[in-house]
Amino acid sequence: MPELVFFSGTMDCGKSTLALQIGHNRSARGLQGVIFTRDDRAGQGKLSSRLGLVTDAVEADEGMDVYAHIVDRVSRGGRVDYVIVDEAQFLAPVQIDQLARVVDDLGLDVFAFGITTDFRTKLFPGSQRLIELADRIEALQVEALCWCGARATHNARTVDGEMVVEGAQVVVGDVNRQAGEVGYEVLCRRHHRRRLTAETARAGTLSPDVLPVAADS
Ligand SMILES: Nc1ncnc2c1ncn2[C@@H]1O[C@H](COP(=O)(O)OP(=O)(O)O)[C@@H](O)[C@H]1O
Ligand SMILES: Cc1cn([C@H]2C[C@H](O)[C@@H](COP(=O)(O)O)O2)c(=O)[nH]c1=O
Repeated sequence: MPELVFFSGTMDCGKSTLALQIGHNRSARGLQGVIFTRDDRAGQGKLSSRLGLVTDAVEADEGMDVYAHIVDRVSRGGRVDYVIVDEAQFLAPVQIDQLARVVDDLGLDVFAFGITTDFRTKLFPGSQRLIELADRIEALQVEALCWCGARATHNARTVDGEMVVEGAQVVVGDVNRQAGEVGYEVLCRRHHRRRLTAETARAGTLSPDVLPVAADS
């Protein structure tokens, strides 16, 4: 049975890498897929992984009917055996409904990859719809780690290493950003709740407040 599968995890846990691997293994066996993405860091119409691999993709712009795109391709004589969607959190809920229709009406597997929650721990609308509609939700096996060593479960947005909690839901960016740039850091829930990033934890341990006080001072 064809399925709508949602592979989810924090930023930097290997989602795009897995998307590329699934596509590679299928194309190695002669299958042809459509790869959609939205706002990849590498630019429009790209699916990129931090391991350095990148492939061309169809940019699923706002308002694009992804079901109609596939029907159109097939009706022009193109072959489509499966569908991959990266950065699926950025798709509109209606586009996720269209992906479910691709599975049910066209009989194609759809593999969607994305983060579930934003820097404020709120679901992205596209991810919420995927959780509501997916046949299966898969957590990635390679877990990203918080600076404390615990499994990272949440995405923090940072400026100069400090966690920020105000701003637009969508700001395309990466982990390990330069000073002054908006960046991201994955954290365990405990440290996300306390807004304790690697930088602020490091500064805390160096702070005079926590240095041992001499007995005679
Ligand atoms: N130099 C490296 N050597 C080995 N693995 C790496 C290297 N750089 C990145 N990675 C792996 O790539 C993962 C990020 O992959 P990516 O597909 O870009 O993540 P996502 O799409 O989930 O944000 C990291 O968690 C790490 O496991
Ligand atoms: C938490 C969060 C992330 N984003 C952006 C930042 C990146 O461009 C993507 C996630 O990409 P990845 O391949 O999973 O690393 O999402 C955002 O716009 N808003 C957020 O709150």
